[in-house]
Amino acid sequence: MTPAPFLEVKKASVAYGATTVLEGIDLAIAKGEFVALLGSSGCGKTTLLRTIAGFVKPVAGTISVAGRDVTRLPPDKRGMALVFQSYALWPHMTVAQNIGYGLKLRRQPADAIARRVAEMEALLGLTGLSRRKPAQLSGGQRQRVALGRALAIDPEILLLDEPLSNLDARIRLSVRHEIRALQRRLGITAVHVTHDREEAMVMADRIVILDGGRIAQAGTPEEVYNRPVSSFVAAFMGAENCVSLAGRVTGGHFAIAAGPTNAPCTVPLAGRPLVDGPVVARFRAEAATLVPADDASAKPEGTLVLSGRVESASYPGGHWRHAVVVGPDTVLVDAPAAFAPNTAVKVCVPPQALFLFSPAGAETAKAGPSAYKSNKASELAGA
Ligand SMILES: Nc1ncnc2c1ncn2[C@@H]1O[C@H](COP(=O)(O)OP(=O)(O)OP(=O)(O)O)[C@@H](O)[C@H]1O
Repeated sequence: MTPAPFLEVKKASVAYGATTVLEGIDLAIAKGEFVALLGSSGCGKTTLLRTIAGFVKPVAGTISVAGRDVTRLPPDKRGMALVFQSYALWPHMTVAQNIGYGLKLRRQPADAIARRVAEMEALLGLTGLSRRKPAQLSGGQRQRVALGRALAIDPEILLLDEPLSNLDARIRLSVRHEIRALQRRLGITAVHVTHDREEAMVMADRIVILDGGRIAQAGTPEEVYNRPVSSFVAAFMGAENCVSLAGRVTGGHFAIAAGPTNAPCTVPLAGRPLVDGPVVARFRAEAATLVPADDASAKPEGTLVLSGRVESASYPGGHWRHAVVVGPDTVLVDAPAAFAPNTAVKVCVPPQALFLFSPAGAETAKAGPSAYKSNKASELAGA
């Protein structure tokens, strides 16, 4: 059974002046859930977070917490705390004063503030740094102070706006882990904005991918990675190789027709809303294999075999990455050993790693509006 939503955004639209930046956002988040808002620059992630926080008012729709409509409430009455990318610490205040800042604003007695600050310092590994100013801290320590200040007020909901993007790569990995462990331990509901796919994948229970102010897909990391509902989501989740094919639906399968650079093959439809005609095929560099063009070994059933020529090879570590020209397209394919430039090769993509999409609108135009139901996304077995 799906848990009752704790934080709910219903049909929210947001505009800056005449420009609509979020449209019809529906998002239900369970208590204790960690949700990542993922998307490219300018897609509206921060705007959605700030709308939830109450700094931006939606032109339509509502925000509610535990069934209570908070759309008209000011930010400090929503039981939420926001942590920014820039930390936004007061430079003239000590660590302890920064952490206690929200409590002081709420006119808590000094001894209660001191107790809570000490608790937060212990929780975040900041004990001993109480009297330092932000300038005397590392980036990771500053971010922990910002987190301590947010958590000190005991919020029900923690909103994180790219809190790790100013940290260097190594520290980012450990703070990522710390934030997630802390969130689990405190059972706090969290919404985390990021444009880093891997960060969203490893931290979140659920990922919400935004595209141009709309939700492109929401699902567990495994769902959005293995069962993207659109070419956009597939590309965003790393299936950047893209070739054009054509085929037709036959029973429970999609029969890909022979083309100038591909042999025919038949892949399970597995609930995919495909229709007869052209399709966009996407796959990841690491999901395909590369063999010499004269390789005659049998491939697993449903494998898409593309003919191409190696353009270049590079070594990013662990494997060789090849740029392979396939007709008008160039795809990237990994292999354990390097193929020399100009080698004629076959690119083999197993059916479970091949994401196929009919052009937008084709399914409704050809098969009627009921042909595609979003819940079918969960049935893209094997895709
Ligand atoms: N205060 C504002 N006034 C006008 N337009 C704004 C304002 N804030 C953001 N925008 C615009 O709204 C759109 C969404 O911005 P937003 O900051 O939500 O995107 P984002 O996905 O968080 O991007 P980034 O990853 O670059 O931070 C952008 O086109 C941006 O230029």
